[in-house]
Amino acid sequence: MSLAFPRRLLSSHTLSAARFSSRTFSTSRRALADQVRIVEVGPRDGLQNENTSIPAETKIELVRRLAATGLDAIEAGSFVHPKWVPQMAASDKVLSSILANPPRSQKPMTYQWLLPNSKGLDNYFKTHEVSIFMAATESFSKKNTNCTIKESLDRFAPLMAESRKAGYSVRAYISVALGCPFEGPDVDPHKVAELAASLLEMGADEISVADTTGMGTAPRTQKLLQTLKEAGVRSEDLALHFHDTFGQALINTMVSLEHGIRTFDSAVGGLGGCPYSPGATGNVATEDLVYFLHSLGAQTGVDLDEVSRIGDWITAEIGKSNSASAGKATLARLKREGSA
Ligand SMILES: CC(C)(COP(=O)([O-])OP(=O)([O-])OC[C@H]1O[C@@H](n2cnc3c(N)ncnc32)[C@H](O)[C@@H]1OP(=O)([O-])[O-])[C@@H](O)C(=O)NCCC(=O)NCCSC(=O)C[C@@](C)(O)CC(=O)[O-]
Repeated sequence: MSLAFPRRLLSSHTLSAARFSSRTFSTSRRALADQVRIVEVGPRDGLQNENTSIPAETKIELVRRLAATGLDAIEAGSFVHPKWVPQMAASDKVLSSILANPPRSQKPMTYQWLLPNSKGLDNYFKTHEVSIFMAATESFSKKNTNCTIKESLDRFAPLMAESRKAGYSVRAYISVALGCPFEGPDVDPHKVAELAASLLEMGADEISVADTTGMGTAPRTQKLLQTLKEAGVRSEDLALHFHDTFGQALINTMVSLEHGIRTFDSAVGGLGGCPYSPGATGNVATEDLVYFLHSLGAQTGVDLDEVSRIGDWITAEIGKSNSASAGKATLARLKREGSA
């Protein structure tokens, strides 16, 4: 596919949204009639960093509402040590509720669960997807999972084998791929590519390349994706996971679309942050991502009005401000129309 995203801008460190021309936009719109898949990570990545305890019922209700919006993949919780991430301690309740009473959805749903090792694997049943996670830097790996990168790969080998034997798909995150809170923005793209290739070789079905800190810029996203391609990692094996800490998530999404990426992670209301990435703010908001993708002519199947209502509801419920610009604008429209 060829989006007319000017390459000379991508190689420039002065790239700014203001330099998109209307010609670029209209050509993009013509070119991008594809289906783009959104993985909603709000119930896990979005909530894991909240200090106040969120009742399991609220998490369950969030998953149920999201499932009815046209999404087909929701990361619903994680099975990690509660001492490390207390907010995810009720993930077993969320899982039980989904299994006992599957949420109403427009499409067959995949629920994803984050696992750091084989310990939580017993919690699974088919139709669910296992997400493993590792880091592109040693410092983040130590802080997040108390092991080196090599130890992390060693841990995942049996987990991956077991998951595959049991018939679960495996998604693998590579965190801090575009900047590390401890080592800075210059994370080696070759390291990310090497890890992606190893994880795919081990049997991962999809690699979610995560800009945990939101430090990613368009030129560095471009370089990373080019490096992954040169290492033989196909765009269809990748998802991109942007945090919007520096407001670059959508421009980095554009760069990724140009590279043929068709799966993106986001969190309703722009919820999020990582407990081991000080200062990192939310994931790119699902509402903003959906609005952006639809504006390019892409199809997501996601109902923008519905996710905007959910973003408003969940942020109020947990006492946070709603950081989804498109969500707030959509709600204002819905209020004017009397259907908010
Ligand atoms: C990996 C460990 C467990 C190692 O933690 P450890 O302390 O090195 O583990 P251990 O193997 O020495 O075991 C210590 C205790 O933990 C227990 N244990 C062992 N495994 C589990 C488990 N799965 N669930 C529950 N408990 C577990 C184990 O049974 C034992 O219990 P004890 O005998 O002391 O009672 C710990 O570091 C941990 O839980 N880390 C999770 C950190 C986390 O969840 N971080 C946030 C994820 S977000 C992220 O990474 C980024 C991402 C994915 O969102 C994308 C992005 O970058 O944006």
